[in-house]
Amino acid sequence: MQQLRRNRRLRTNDAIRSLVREHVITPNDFLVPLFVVEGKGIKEEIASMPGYYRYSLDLLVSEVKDLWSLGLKSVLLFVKVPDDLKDNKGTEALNPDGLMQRAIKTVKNTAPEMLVMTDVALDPYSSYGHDGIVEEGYVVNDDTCKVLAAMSLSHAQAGADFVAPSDMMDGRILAIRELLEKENSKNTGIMSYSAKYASAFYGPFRDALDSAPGFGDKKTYQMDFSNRDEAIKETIMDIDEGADIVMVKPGLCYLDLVRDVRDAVDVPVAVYQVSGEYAMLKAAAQKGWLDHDAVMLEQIMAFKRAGAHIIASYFAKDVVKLLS
Ligand SMILES: NCC(=O)CCC(=O)O
Ligand SMILES: [Mg+2]
Repeated sequence: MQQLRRNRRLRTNDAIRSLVREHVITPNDFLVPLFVVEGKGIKEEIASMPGYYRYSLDLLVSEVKDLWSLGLKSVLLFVKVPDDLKDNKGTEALNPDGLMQRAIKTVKNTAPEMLVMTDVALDPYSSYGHDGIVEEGYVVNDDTCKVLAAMSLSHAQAGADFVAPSDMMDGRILAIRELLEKENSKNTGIMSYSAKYASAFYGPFRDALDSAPGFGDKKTYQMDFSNRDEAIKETIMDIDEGADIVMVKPGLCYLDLVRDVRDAVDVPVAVYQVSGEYAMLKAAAQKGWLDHDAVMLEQIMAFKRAGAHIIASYFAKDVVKLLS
């Protein structure tokens, strides 16, 4: 039989490949995680995340300006809390003049149109390094949700556009949504880490914030990585409780879930390419074993192809610079 269809005709040169390309990466795809510390004049590299830094508020200003000038319009804030301010209940998280609350204002004062999302969980504030209140070695659910709701309100009042609860307590989205509605923060959105797995890929992040669990692990609240259907259940429950955006985390090893969730829901889907994923590529590239930029773009495209609307990534700036 004579061959009538030849797929390679659509790959002949760059122009035709560009014309038929199904997905493109733009600055609008990205949510940029930012790590903030107390102090002045601090821009310190995170040992296990080469090329990624913690900023004191004064230097956060220039980083935010830089992001804005690159067309990166959304940030996700994390704070590194001094040890002497940590306790079991995350009391410091509610301080209206705490580091997170000041960081929100700093970003808004620097780039008023920048979308500010904030991490909501107790681990950076917890003397146990857990995402909730610990009682008899167990992270208790309902009392933790109350603190998470109060913390979310505090972020909203400081000017956050979205809160991003990353703790995986049951019912926290409802607790947060109800309090925000009641306290006149109806337009503050919630991006829920709805399918967050207990993952060893978070290692470098815990170095960045000095937030590793002081005992045990997070398997009683984060999901078991053997499970797939459960991601849909978790995600739909969060949407029913009021989540505006849902998330799958980590990223690359969980692309099946990104596609499952994308097909199952009608809200935007985010994916988080986590610290361990970043560290792996940086390390391999430093060794000369992988082409950093090429692999980076291939990975980011994989998230888009899998169906993510939003990509939280430590590579955001690198990608946008490379494409511009
Ligand atoms: N809530 C944030 C994390 O748990 C970790 C993120 C990372 O490893 O990049
Ligand atoms: Mg849940």
